[in-house]
Amino acid sequence: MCKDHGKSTLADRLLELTGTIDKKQKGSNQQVLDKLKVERERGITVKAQTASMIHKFSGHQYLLNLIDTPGHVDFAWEVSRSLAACQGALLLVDATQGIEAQSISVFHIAQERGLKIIPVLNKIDLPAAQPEIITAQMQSTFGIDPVDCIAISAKTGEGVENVLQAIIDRIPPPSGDASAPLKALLFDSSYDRYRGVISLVNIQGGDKIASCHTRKKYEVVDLGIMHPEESPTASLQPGQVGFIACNMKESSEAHVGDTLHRVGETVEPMPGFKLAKAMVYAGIYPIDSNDFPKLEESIKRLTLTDRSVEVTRESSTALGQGCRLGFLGTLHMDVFRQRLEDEYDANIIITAPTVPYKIVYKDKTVIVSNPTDFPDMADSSVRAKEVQEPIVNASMIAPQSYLSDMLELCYSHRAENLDWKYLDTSGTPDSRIMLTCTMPLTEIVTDFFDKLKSRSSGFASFDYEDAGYQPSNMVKMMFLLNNKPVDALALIVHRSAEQDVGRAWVKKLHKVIPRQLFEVPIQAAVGRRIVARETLSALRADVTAGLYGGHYERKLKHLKNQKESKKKMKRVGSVELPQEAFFDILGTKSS
Ligand SMILES: Nc1nc2c(ncn2[C@@H]2O[C@H](COP(=O)(O)OP(=O)(O)OP(=O)(O)O)[C@@H](O)[C@H]2O)c(=O)[nH]1
Repeated sequence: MCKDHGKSTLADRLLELTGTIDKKQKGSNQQVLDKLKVERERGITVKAQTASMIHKFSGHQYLLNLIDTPGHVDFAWEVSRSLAACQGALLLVDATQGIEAQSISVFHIAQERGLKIIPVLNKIDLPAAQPEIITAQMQSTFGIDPVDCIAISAKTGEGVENVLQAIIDRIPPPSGDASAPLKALLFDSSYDRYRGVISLVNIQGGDKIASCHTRKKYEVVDLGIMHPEESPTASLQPGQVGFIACNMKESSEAHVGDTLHRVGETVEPMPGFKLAKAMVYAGIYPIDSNDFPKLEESIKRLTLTDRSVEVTRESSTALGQGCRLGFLGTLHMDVFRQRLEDEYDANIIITAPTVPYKIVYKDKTVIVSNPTDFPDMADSSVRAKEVQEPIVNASMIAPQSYLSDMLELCYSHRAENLDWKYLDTSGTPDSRIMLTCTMPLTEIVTDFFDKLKSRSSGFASFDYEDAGYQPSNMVKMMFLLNNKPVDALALIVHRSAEQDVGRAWVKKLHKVIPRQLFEVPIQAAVGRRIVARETLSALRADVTAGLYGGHYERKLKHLKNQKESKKKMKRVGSVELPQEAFFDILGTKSS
């Protein structure tokens, strides 16, 4: 259930063992169910993937449905959706790492949904594996009986047979009545150029279907199971997970959590899902303003495969027409950016991520997710009473030897209500502790996760959940280039950090903005106060001036380089800005 614990590797082994895929056909380090380029490149699962397996065991044939889910906290929504289509879950824990912060939250979701949980200890082939200690951790944290834990190596295949056996023995078959009215829970959808929307459904009852949500009617043209690619079948039986293509033209018609039923029959809709809630917003603009229609179309298509992204149009004085996108977290944002570039060849600028703030006025409260709309609280004509910022309940798990470092890090990120406890009682420096606190979401959105990882030598795991809003002293910071404010560079920062943030960003802008033909003052301002300043000195225009006349090829190369780098620049007023000036995505990447 946690990142890198080996879910996709185990999924592959199960697909092989059941003969769903051929071992020889598969590249050794490519996971079958991680289909997106970004997933293969980064070794992470972003989208839950579904496959059906047919397993013959003691004279019986079993149809097993496997859903491989992402492990990163940003994709918790994807996981909770998938769990709704299951009867059981494998709680996979890395025997060298132990329980991670996210195992705990996913365990609770699975338990609340009444799923049968099978605890699996993975990576026992590694010398650093500590199966006894980790089993004890699982017992004290989840109340799991050690005899129920299955020790495996997804890599070598050791013990994986036992997992299949446990799935058959311990997970009840789905309860469904073939004679009951048809009900299908729509839990994911994708778009096919020729067949329109393909919906992934879980059949929960009994040609023509209708949606409880939109009341629209459709004709089923294609249906089947994922084995692991689409494999047509004559029908889908109760309890089965499969796909249907019907004449659904727009992805917006496929509502995740909707119940599909037979035309003419009335059914009680199944309980849906919590809506995905955007935690982080950023503006996305084309480098070349003429590309906006193409960019908007690409974003629209990409959101067909990722329904958790919120999209609205926005425009900026500096950058022109663009879109404001809401994401589940910064990794989600980074993955979306990479997919836009990989799959749609988009050339974009992405602004710094902002969490949604509440601005409380005397008669109303508005949510602001774009720094440009954030009022200047020092301006007496602004009638805002207070600003509230989103906070989260955060939990971290790491070996106890890192406790003081972690506490210090939390305090420096405005954490409150700090508390910690041991997860096991081995009493060694390796004993895991779980630290919990409340923290402003904006502190996490920047570089908290990276710092936590580096301070704990990569051992700490991190999870958080929404904990509402609290009043906070936030201010808008503007950046001025050549004395002109650039709206797309604005940030919202805590007043106590304005000096530090102002100085750091002004320095960074000084570093990344190429020198221009004239001197450029770079300033950070809060209201009318300038809190930091650097000056970019002027540059001579002709980059070839220093080269000998005879070196024609070298001259050409220089001119070409200059042109290439221009392509990735955005002219704002009289100054050319590279993407890093807006938001250096690598600086906040979490993994
Ligand atoms: N030695 C060893 N390595 C393993 C085992 N299982 C998985 N790995 C390795 O651990 C890494 C992570 O495995 P994945 O299967 O991608 O992990 P995951 O849980 O699907 O990760 P996310 O998709 O990011 O949530 C890969 O490098 C695997 O080769 C195992 O049993 N033993």
